[in-house]
Amino acid sequence: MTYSRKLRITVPCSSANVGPGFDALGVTLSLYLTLDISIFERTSDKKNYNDEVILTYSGEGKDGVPLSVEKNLITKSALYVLACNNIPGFTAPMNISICNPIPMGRGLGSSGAAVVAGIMLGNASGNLGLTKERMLDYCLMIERHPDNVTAALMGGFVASYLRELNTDDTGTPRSEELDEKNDTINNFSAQIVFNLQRLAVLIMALSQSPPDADLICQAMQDKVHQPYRKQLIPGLSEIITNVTPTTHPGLLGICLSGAGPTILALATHNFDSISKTVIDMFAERNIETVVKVLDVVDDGAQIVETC
Ligand SMILES: Nc1ncnc2c1ncn2[C@@H]1O[C@H](COP(=O)(O)OP(=O)(O)OP(=O)(O)O)[C@@H](O)[C@H]1O
Ligand SMILES: N[C@@H](CCO)C(=O)O
Repeated sequence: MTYSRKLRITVPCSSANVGPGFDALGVTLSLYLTLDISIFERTSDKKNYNDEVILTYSGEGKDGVPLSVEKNLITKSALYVLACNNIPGFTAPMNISICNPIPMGRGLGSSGAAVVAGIMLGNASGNLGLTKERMLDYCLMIERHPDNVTAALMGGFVASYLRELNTDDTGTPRSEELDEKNDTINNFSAQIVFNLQRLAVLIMALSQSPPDADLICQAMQDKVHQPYRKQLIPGLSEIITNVTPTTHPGLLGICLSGAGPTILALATHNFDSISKTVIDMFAERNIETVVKVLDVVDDGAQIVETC
């Protein structure tokens, strides 16, 4: 078979929430899912070439990730965007070599990166000509948390929200039920307000240069999801309370990365000292840690023709 096109798709990992921005804020980080795609000439006029799309996979999750095109999250996402555009499957035979260094289920957005890679694959192989903004719509219809996919596709620190899919309010409590649940709602409202205020400040503070570490650290506090997840990460509260820009110059703030158990420490310098303190605090609780020092990157996913 002869190649008609060769493509490379790279998609960065990401850290969602960044403290108070539950399901709203994400940051793009420099660890990349890579797809090397060789597209071959069509040999016949088949309805689709799904049975001639060969996946190979290396890296994180290699023993568990399905390699059939209908089951693998990357190719399933590609088939979804093709179907939405009236194309009933892959339009040519291809080899897709996937290299994934992003740990799975660890809060670094592996599934978001896979979805973004799949939508870009569908867009490129089906010649759909979608903009990144339109590709994001498709990603969001697959991964309903917008934070990871938006960061992975767009790059940088990104804020995002989901539009309502419809205005059907079935299931919304009636006003008398609201009264019965008043206490819960008031408590929850206080937590929401706490987060909203910090989120607004955080977005502003992250755009300042040089960064105000104390302001960022304060603004990264959360009451909406971390308190409910701290049992899963022994030592998290102590680390957030005790490892601060005052104790560790260069540190901007610490929070859970996504749903955890990874924790994100934003810092401008002093990486070794910050990570050593955190490693030691986890070691006191008999928890082994893996440290990754990653850059915040401005560019999101890219696709290039390689021949
Ligand atoms: N490169 C990939 N190829 C195929 N499937 C993948 C790939 N990366 C992730 N997945 C799928 O996504 C699942 C992990 O998604 P999950 O939401 O649990 O974790 P995460 O995305 O790594 O974490 P978080 O969303 O908290 O940052 C894997 O079990 C696998 O099914
Ligand atoms: N915002 C999401 C990210 C993980 O998908 C969460 O915290 O669960």
